[in-house]
Amino acid sequence: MDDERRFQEALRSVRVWDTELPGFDPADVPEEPVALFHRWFADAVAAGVVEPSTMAVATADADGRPDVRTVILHDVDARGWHFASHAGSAKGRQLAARPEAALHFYWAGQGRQVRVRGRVVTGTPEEAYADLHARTTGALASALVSRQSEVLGSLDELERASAAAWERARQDPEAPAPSWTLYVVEPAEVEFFQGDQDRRHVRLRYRRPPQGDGWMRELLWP
Ligand SMILES: Cc1cc2nc3c(=O)[nH]c(=O)nc-3n(C[C@H](O)[C@H](O)[C@H](O)COP(=O)(O)O)c2cc1C
Repeated sequence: MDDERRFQEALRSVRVWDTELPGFDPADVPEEPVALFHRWFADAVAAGVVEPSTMAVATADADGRPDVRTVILHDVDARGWHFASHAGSAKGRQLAARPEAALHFYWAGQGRQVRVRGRVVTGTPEEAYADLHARTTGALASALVSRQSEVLGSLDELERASAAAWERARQDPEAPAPSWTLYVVEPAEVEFFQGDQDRRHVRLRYRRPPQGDGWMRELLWP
């Protein structure tokens, strides 16, 4: 069997939604999406979903070409969904030019997907500092290696820079990482998708109304 056939067989052997999944009653939801996200996140943690705080962040470059990568969710509050990264990275430069993003979570064991779209605002340097220094030594060491998305000459170069950053993070836990930036996605739309074995997936979208405050809720065809 050639490699491509083996790949196709492996692909077809994989099943999606072929397990018992939680129910979702869209009539029994809070009026705004943050509370529902908190509820679903607690469910994901309780169900043992692996790394439920990882999410995809999609941005667009100056030519409108999409880009996407995984980052760690740092908070979700009334302002929105928080994550952190280097201002000089590809995403940082894209967000500086075009401060809009889409976020994506998929919690496989539960057949749940959450999508968020909105404007991105940058936290203050003090907020970024506090956020970083509430995290692990590894997070600080990683933030201190500040050349994210630049071309790397060799793995030796990374080894040296990383060792120096770990050393500094251990010696000086208060060390600043000036390019490390907190981003907050202010939600304009948030969609909750509950997968279903019979493919009667339930999709509930919260949307800011064109005028006024609050949220509209609407079901979407799967
Ligand atoms: C599980 C996981 C978590 C990650 N978390 C972050 C993060 O919180 N912040 C970050 O800047 N990059 C994080 N990364 C690395 C990004 O995916 C990406 O490689 C990096 O940010 C450069 O992206 P860019 O070139 O689009 O700016 C993470 C990667 C993975 C796989």
